[in-house]
Amino acid sequence: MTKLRIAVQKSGRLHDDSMKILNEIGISIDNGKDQLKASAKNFPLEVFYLRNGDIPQYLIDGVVDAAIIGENVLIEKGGAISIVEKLGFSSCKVSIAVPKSAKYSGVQDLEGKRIATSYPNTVKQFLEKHNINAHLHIINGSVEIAPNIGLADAIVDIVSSGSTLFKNGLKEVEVLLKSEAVLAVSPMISAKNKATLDKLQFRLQSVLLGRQSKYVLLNAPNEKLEEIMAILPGMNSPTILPLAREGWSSLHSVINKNDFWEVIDGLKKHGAEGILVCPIENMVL
Ligand SMILES: Nc1ncnc2c1ncn2[C@@H]1O[C@H](COP(=O)(O)OP(=O)(O)OP(=O)(O)O)[C@@H](O)[C@H]1O
Ligand SMILES: O=P(O)(O)OC[C@H]1O[C@H](OP(=O)(O)OP(=O)(O)O)[C@H](O)[C@@H]1O
Ligand SMILES: [Mg+2]
Repeated sequence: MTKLRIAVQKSGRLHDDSMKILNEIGISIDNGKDQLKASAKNFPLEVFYLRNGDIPQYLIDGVVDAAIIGENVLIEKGGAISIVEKLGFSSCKVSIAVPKSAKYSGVQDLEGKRIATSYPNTVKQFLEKHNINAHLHIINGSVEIAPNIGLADAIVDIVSSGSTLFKNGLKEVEVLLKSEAVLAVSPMISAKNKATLDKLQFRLQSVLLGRQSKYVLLNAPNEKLEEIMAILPGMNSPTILPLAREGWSSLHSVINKNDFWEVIDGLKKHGAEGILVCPIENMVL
């Protein structure tokens, strides 16, 4: 039987969350330390542990069928790789930063300047779009140190919390792109492996939807149910069950994680009691 070949970062910021989400969709992988390839026990899948930066070429060449990879790396390397699912972790930006004391009033201030980066193609595209000529210094890591050691006037690198910029006395002045971990697919994937990928994607979607949602249970007096239902739309409509206590009901619903505290405040205001909020492992619409 042919197996779907999926690339995952060998080690680094994407590795743990990638393995976690595969585990949450019920795929268990024999992960011997230092193994570069492993098979899933209960799904037709082989995992290849690779460097993030090498993965786009493996996708283009069809060496792997799919990958969990940072969107920013796909953009940097180019090629006909499509993204089939955004995975909601490793969110970051690729930004331009300059020393805190530098005057910056717009992209024109980059004209003729030296820019250090590990993302030359992303920077070149941005500069071309704005008709700016600058000198690129391509370095592989610790990019934020470049202005302090006199190597560059500006940098382009990943920004997440902003603490690396802060520690190096830099300020973010332009956001070139926003990125998160994605499931990407090779243009060479076979029809058979595409069918397996669709199955895997379906499972991922149910986990991602579950992560965004909370299951809420509460008790409320019957005369308040309508107002409470207006706050709790649920997947379709909430489930209402009578309580042994006369004139009261138990109401069950699903809410978006982001609306959580606002919804809870509204529920309390409308007389809800005994509110329970539970995580959801999977959700299939
Ligand atoms: N500080 C951060 N916060 C959130 N996401 C990040 C951060 N830094 C990097 N990322 C995301 O995680 C991906 C992997 O980053 P990491 O630093 O582990 O690997 P790398 O050095 O780019 O790649 P390689 O595997 O080739 O060594 C990046 O491409 C980016 O999408
Ligand atoms: O805005 P922050 O939250 O500070 O994150 C940004 C930093 O994180 C990444 O570096 P990483 O720690 O992966 O080290 P690396 O340069 O060795 O890849 C990135 O290259 C930035 O330096
Ligand atoms: Mg890094």
